[in-house]
Amino acid sequence: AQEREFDLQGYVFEAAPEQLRTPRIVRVGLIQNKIILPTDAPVLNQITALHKRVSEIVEVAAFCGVNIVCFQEAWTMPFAFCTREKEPWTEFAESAEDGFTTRFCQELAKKYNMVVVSPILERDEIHGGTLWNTAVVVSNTGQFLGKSRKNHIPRVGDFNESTYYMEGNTGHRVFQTQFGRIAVNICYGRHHPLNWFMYSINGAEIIFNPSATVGAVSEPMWSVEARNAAIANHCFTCAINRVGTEYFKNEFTSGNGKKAHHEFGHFYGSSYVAAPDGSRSPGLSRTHDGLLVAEIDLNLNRQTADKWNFKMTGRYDMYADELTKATQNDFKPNIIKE
Ligand SMILES: NC(=O)NCCC(=O)O
Repeated sequence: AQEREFDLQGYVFEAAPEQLRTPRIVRVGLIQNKIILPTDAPVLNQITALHKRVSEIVEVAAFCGVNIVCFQEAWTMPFAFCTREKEPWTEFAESAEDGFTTRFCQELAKKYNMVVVSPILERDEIHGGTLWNTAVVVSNTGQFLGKSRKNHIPRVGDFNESTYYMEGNTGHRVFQTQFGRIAVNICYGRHHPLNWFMYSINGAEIIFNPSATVGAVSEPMWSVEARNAAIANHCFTCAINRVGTEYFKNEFTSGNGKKAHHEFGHFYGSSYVAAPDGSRSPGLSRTHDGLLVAEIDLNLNRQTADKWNFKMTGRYDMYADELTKATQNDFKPNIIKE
């Protein structure tokens, strides 16, 4: 890691021994990185440079025995959605099933016997070439296991992502892998407790949250949101954010009366893993590329659930009924007045 100029941190989350179940030990790897080339370099060169950088880090993850690795949101590109320009950014979009990047991840997965979670800008040729913000999940066998699209599109600050793609239509899929059931709640979805909850309802044991977010917008919330989700849902969560400041040739405005600018703010990294018992790892650096390896025992999920019983005490039928009413046009809030 030192030779390759990135930080490497490792942590262990233990569970109590049980009589009837053996420990279910899994190593997850979280990768955060800067973009490599300037944002006006040729598109394919930018993608290839990022593939090379990430493969150097994944090789170290393999030395560390990582079973499931997850990259940051839209990892093959600069986070250009602040610009509202279509070109050249839409050219970074690729097929989730058999694009250049998925094929690259399939090679990594096979070589290292590792599940790879690869969040990309997806172009869906079957549906008119539409774009989506999508996480591709590649099995450790190298098979394309499936894809999960970002459910909530930000409308905050310079995150002008609705210019590029729509709210996802893949629901709250969970992927059964050899190392446990995983789900992907992409970036802004972490502000929605029900989004985490629905992945958990479908059986997710580890929920990844690949993100791209900047200090001024979200840093005070970062350290608590994924952690709360792990507690509330009796599962592990993995929050990943890119690092660096990305410069764009054409100025853009933030629609707030302030001067036009070329960059969006600092992506503050700080990737971390949180456990169902409320503990969490320290975060990776705010400024450097990094790999965080966490060895987790999935038995901790049920142990914490048996202690706190959130799933058992949850009044889901009551909420479902009230929420159904609250989403109707003729809804009347349940307020008692004198
Ligand atoms: N990429 C993305 O959804 N960012 C939105 C800002 C945030 O959620 O922190």
